[in-house]
Amino acid sequence: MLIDNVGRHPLLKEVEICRVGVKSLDKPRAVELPVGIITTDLEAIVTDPQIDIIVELIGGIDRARELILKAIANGKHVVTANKAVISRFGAEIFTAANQAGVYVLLEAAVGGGIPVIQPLKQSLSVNRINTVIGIVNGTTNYILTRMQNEGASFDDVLADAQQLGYAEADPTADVEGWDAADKIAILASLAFGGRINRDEVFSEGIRQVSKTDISYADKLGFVIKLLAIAKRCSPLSSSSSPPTLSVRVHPTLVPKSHPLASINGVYNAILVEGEPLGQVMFFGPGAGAGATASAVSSDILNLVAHLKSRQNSHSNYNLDPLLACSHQDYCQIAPVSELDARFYTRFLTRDQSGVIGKLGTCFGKYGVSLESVVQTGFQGELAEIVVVTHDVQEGKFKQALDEIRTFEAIHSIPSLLRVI
Ligand SMILES: NC(=O)C1=CN([C@@H]2O[C@H](COP(=O)(O)OP(=O)(O)OC[C@H]3O[C@@H](n4cnc5c(N)ncnc54)[C@H](OP(=O)(O)O)[C@@H]3O)[C@@H](O)[C@H]2O)C=CC1
Ligand SMILES: N[C@@H](CC=O)C(=O)O
Ligand code: NA
Repeated sequence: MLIDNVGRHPLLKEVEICRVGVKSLDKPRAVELPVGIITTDLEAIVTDPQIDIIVELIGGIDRARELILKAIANGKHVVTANKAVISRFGAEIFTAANQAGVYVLLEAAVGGGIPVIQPLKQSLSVNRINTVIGIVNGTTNYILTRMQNEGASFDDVLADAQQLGYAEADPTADVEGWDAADKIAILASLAFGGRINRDEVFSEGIRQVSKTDISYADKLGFVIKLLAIAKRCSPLSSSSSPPTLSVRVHPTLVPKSHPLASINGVYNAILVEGEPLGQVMFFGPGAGAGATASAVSSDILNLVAHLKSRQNSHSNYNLDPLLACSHQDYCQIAPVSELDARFYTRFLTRDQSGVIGKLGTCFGKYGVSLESVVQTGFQGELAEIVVVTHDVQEGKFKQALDEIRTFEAIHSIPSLLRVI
């Protein structure tokens, strides 16, 4: 995009690519770069006095963090797509950037090509945000969509997602929900105006989602999506301290009529609800080379515009608060066991009389109210019972399940999913 810049914003022509740091000099590349600019010496790039902007796209955590901090210490603005580093070391990185008077921009880190970071910082920040719910991992959405539409197997589809360049170098981060947890931590921080301790973000991946559950969900009027959710839990207060939030990632049964139910394949969507705006949804390609390039280039463009406007100013300047990050305090994160949720649970039971009655009695004992109970299938000798609850405190629901597991009639509980 930077080289083939015709028809794009004219300021892109002002960008000169000084150096490109890679791991392997001999690797064939789809992009033809000016001769002599490729290097494996990343240290020399982040300390080069001629360079204004460093774009970090190497992924991983330790080396990327080290290079970003070194670039900042050398007075360079940074563009990164690295949600793993920002969600864990954002506090350190933004503090260093603010002290050095440079920006760290990260549009590609969440939602790939979807502009969502800048809108949250700027256009939406006059609203009181109550909820951010998104499908923010392209790989898992691609896998779940193909499992749903084609009955494809998990492993085959994951291999395709890797080949298409959607997955992380180690796809465990995608599949286990860690990548989505990094992203919702970043979105929550922007939406609710406080720092988020990444370790407190609950995440559950999609490995436990089976074709059987996808098919039951379908019959009950749902699709299964990996949702990343950040919600305000505490009432609004006039104090300037950030609110208490629920921030979590898990596979979720989504009613087919919900706006996120129809987001398929590598597409991502982020639904933001605020006052007085109401709901707004961002939708677009969440991963892949082109989408990521668009977001990275837009950050570069913002920095070029900033550098141009400062070109003739020799005085010190203050950072633009709508482009920089100024959060100081941490949001409180409520533990999932204290939150209310609806659950879908599949039981495999021995074919004895009165099992459904026993389940109902036990759930009743723990105050779990049931929305539906269906027994449709058999797996060999075992009967399959699917239960969907009304809202219940997660801790109480888990206590009921612990007791149910001890019943002689219960063979196993293969699935436990949340319902939005
Ligand atoms: N792929 C996607 O759709 C998206 C990715 N991201 C993020 O972008 C980042 C990069 O992802 P992606 O492009 O998929 O990853 P790739 O593995 O495809 O590319 C990584 C690049 O960094 C270079 N590199 C890696 N480690 C080093 C090192 N130690 N020294 C020098 N060069 C190094 C590699 O060099 P070489 O070419 O020689 O191997 C390669 O060019 C990650 O943080 C990812 O989370 C964000 C949004 C979407
Ligand atoms: N692996 C990520 C890439 C973009 O962030 C994904 O699948 O969404
Ligand atoms: Na984005």
